[in-house]
Amino acid sequence: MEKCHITLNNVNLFYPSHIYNATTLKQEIFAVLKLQKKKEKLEDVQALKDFSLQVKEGEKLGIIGHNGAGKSTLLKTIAGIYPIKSGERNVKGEIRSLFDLSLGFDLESTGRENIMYRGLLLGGTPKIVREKEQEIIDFAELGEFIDYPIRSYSSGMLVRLAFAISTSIPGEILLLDEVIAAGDASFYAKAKERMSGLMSQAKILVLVSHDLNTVREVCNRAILVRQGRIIKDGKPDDVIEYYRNSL
Ligand SMILES: Nc1ncnc2c1ncn2[C@@H]1O[C@H](COP(=O)(O)OP(=O)(O)OP(=O)(O)O)[C@@H](O)[C@H]1O
Repeated sequence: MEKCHITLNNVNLFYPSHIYNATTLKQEIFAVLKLQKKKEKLEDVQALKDFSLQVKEGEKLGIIGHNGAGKSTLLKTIAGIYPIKSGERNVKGEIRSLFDLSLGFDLESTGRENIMYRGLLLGGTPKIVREKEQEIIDFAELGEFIDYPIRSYSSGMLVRLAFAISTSIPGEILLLDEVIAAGDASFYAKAKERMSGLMSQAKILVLVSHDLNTVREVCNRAILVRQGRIIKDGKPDDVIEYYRNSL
């Protein structure tokens, strides 16, 4: 059987500027009346430039770099969320993304219904999701609120539910963005423990983090990204030292 891998070859990814270039009626009128300068046209943002990366089974890859370097974009590209303009993306293995945790939640539906929707989206069958349901409710500590529409949840309750669902179905490739700020201190400790379990089970881990110590502890490979390109690839200690020296 083919092993899990992530392959990106010469990937170019742009954020289109037309969203920001649109002018409102108010801006048009103000420009005509010369009360405001006409808006300058913004260029598309190229977030990944001829980006090539291979990640093999057994690798735990840390992605480090400055704000705006392209780290989150890279993670979302691996997840297949963003369409690439050119190049090749080839991923073998079941992906579990632990970012945008509440993506796909329906606010009018109850917690219990959302467990089913999200569970199916994560690749579970109705039977598997039903089997996991109680464990998810217990982990999220939602009690009777599980049968209330999630519109009535506090932000912490929502994060706990999202985290409990997203981590209930294991995946072969685990994509993580930063530390997950999940609920209060006691929940955070529980969440951290669950994360460690998931990370050790995953066949491939890709972790974006500003916490260099976490990268050093968890990863066996690191890349430093700057302006949409890899500028250093190697052992976490070496890449972190290079990054620190370049600050
Ligand atoms: N939705 C978007 N629309 C337009 N440009 C974007 C969008 N998201 C990111 N960008 C741009 O793409 C580039 C890479 O952003 P990205 O979020 O991948 O960086 P990052 O390394 O994850 O940053 P941070 O450490 O601050 O989270 C930046 O120039 C950013 O301004």
